[in-house]
Formats: sequence, structure tokens, C-alpha cells
Amino acid sequence: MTTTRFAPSPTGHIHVGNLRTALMNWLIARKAGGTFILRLDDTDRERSKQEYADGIQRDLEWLGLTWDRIERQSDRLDRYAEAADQLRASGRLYEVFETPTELDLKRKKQLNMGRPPVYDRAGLALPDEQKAALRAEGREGYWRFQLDQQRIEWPDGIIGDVSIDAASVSDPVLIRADGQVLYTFASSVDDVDMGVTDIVRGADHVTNTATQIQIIQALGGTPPRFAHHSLLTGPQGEELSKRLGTLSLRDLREQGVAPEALLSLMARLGSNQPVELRMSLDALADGFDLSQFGASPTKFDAEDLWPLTRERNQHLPFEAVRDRITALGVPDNIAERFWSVARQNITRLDDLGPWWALMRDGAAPVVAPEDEDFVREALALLPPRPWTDATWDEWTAAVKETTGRKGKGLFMPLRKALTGMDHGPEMGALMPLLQQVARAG
Ligand SMILES: Nc1ncnc2c1ncn2[C@@H]1O[C@H](COP(=O)(O)OP(=O)(O)OP(=O)(O)O)[C@@H](O)[C@H]1O
Repeated sequence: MTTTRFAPSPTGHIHVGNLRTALMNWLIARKAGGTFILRLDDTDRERSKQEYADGIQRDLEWLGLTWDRIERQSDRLDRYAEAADQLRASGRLYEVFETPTELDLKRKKQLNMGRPPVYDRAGLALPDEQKAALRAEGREGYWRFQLDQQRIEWPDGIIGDVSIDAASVSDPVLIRADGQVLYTFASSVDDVDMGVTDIVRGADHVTNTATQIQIIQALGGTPPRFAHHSLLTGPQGEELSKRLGTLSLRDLREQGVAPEALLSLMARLGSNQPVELRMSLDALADGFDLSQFGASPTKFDAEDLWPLTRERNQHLPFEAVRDRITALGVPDNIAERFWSVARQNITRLDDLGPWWALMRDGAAPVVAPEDEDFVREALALLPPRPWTDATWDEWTAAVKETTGRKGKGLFMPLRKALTGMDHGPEMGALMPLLQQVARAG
């Protein structure tokens, strides 16, 4: 059965780049009727925080990207220890003692000699007495995985056939001196144990994938299908980072971005398919095709979310906004009418508030000096309440007859006098909702 996962580290608020990964994996599982796992990579105890783990779940739930199963790597430490023993027993895990400074020196020497800075496997040849002597000096050993130095190849779902020479890659460190298992290892153990069949992730992981394919094989597992999508940057090409909180989902939600808008953009951005608003995840899954995505870096501009948010909000049925409208204090008998008039003039649902304030309180009229006499004359002709759908037409016809004005010169000063603005809902529909006559006049 198709099983995918999204495996963020809870070290900050997830951003749109992380969402690209989450959404692609979610859509693959949904399309195949498979399982989507949310896996919190929380083995880094210093940087992982419960509030971020909660935040990730809140962000995904807001978008409807719910999971069939949740896993925390911090619950699986015994299992990683067992898997490490398995690799030690098969001779694939070896202890090393170099300090970061020593490694740096080695790298510099290699580069000076025109050689690639690949770990020289000095630790592999250390006899037990020397290891004991290093420990006696107070050094602590940590553990590297011995790569099989062949080419590692896989057909990537996005970037095509990949072939990496394992000899050009350093044997990865899997376990630190303090015993912390590193991402490369924990995630390979998890992917085997959890039966993950498909992994989509950022192009920052391509080298990891090469080493993980060998780790998974050494654990007796079958490597999943891999695909690496391009990394998203900000509109100016700036990097996104969980730590800095750039373009976080939390901020976008608080700014009033509609979930459907964000999902519709993310499911197509960087692909050959056009971005179109989709009101459900199933509709998004229908047209989703990994092979349509390109490998080149992709810019994300949050401004693109607003036209989609507007389109989505304008599509909402009254029932979906009833509570919000009631909360504004709009009386029940005019709530539906208020929605039908205001919806065409909002982007965010929060924009409903100012429209209701205008209808409830009226606005300070805006009158150009050259229109002062005209507006005074017009307001004197304003029919008594209640105003109906016909009031605007009747009133402007009367004003036209009396003053001889027509067209924009007639309508615009009246709109500005009643609403204080030069734009807004159609005046015919708005007038019955205007609770107050304009404040001055
Ligand atoms: N800018 C980006 N564009 C697309 N995908 C990204 C981007 N940054 C991270 N990802 C993907 O998000 C997934 C989760 O990764 P991870 O939790 O390590 O996020 P991160 O933002 O790289 O983390 P951090 O900033 O904390 O180092 C990975 O699959 C990674 O490839």
C-alpha cells in the first residue's frame, strides 16, 4: 500500500517550502488511497519544542492535510539503538574520534592537493588499543556508516535518473558522541519500519538520499521511490528558514489568506500546469501529477495568494459566513443581503467589518469643492426611508432632472457623499442597507 510521510523537525514554524513537501506527499497518498504519516523529527532535544510540534499540527489541520498516523522520533530511541547494533554487527558502523578541528584540517589538506574533501576513513583502521588510548585521553567516539563505494542510482520522480558515486561522499555520521541519533539514520530506520513507499522532499536532500538508500538496504529494507522538488525562495530569491520564520503558514493564516488559495497555489507552483482555484483537496488531488514539476528553483510571492483568496471568499455560500456576519452585529433579517452586497468587495473576510461599519454608521461625506452646491441640492432630494432597491435609480433620475448632470459627474459625487469612497458595492443594492443618512450634508 502507498505510504508517504511528512517529517519536519519541530524547531520553528513551518513555511511554504515545508508545505510544498507536506502537500505533495499528502496528495500522493490521497490519490492512491494510501496512508499519510506525520512524523516529528524531534531527536534534537535542544532545538525541538512542543509548541512548534503543536504549531505544525495546527497549520496542517488548518489546511485539511490531516494524517492517518502520527509518530515522534523521540519515542523510538530504543529502536534506533537496536538498529545501530544491527549495523555494528554487520560491520557497517564504525567508531571515529576526530574533532571538528582535525576534520577541518584534513579537508583543507585534501583541497590543497586538489582532492575532493571526502572523509579518509582513518577511523576504520584504528586498532582497539588506540581507541582505548583515545578514550583514556578523554575523547569520545561517534559513529559513521561505511558506504559501499559504488555508484548509487535511482529514477527520481522529478529530476529524472540520478547517479552518485558513493566514493565522492563522506561516510555519514549516524550517531553523535552524546548518543544522539542523526536525521539520516533515524529517518532511514523509520522509513523501513513504517513501510514508506514514496518520499518527496526538497532538493537539499539529494545526497542524503544516496546514503539513505544504502542504509535502508543495510537494514534489510527496500528503498522507497524518491522524488526531489526544487526549493522555494522568497520573491527576491531569498532563502526560507524555519528558524527565521520567513513565510510561515501561521503568519499567512493570521493575515487572512484562505486555505484553499494557499493549497491551490502550492499544488501547481513550479509545474507546467496553470494555477487555478480548487475548492477541495480531492479536486487538487485529481489534477496532481509529480512529473509536471520542474527542478529549477521556484520563487514564491505571497502577493499571488490574494487574488485566489478573493476568488475563494467571493465563492463562499452565505451559510459559511453566517456566524462571522452575526458576530459583526449585522441583524439577522439583513445578514444574507449584507453578504450578497459586500462579498464582491472583499479580499479577506476581515474586510467585511469596515463595510458593515459603513452601513451601520454612515461615513463622513467626501465632497470636492466644485461639487458642493450640487451635492447639497441632491441630498435635499433624497427620498425618505425606508430605502429600497429602486431608491438609487429614482433619486439619481430626480437629481439628473433638477441639475442637468449625468454619467460619472452625476453618480460619483453622490457615491462619495454617501459612502466617503469612490468605490464599493453597487449603489442600488447598497442603499437599502445604509442604516444612517450620511453624517453631514
Ligand atoms: N525552501 C524550501 N523549499 C522547499 N522545500 C523545503 C524548503 N526548506 C525545507 N524544505 C523541505 O521541508 C521538509 C522538512 O524539512 P525540515 O524540517 O528540515 O525543514 P527546514 O526548513 O529545512 O528546517 P530548518 O530551517 O529548521 O533547518 C524537507 O523535505 C525539506 O526538503
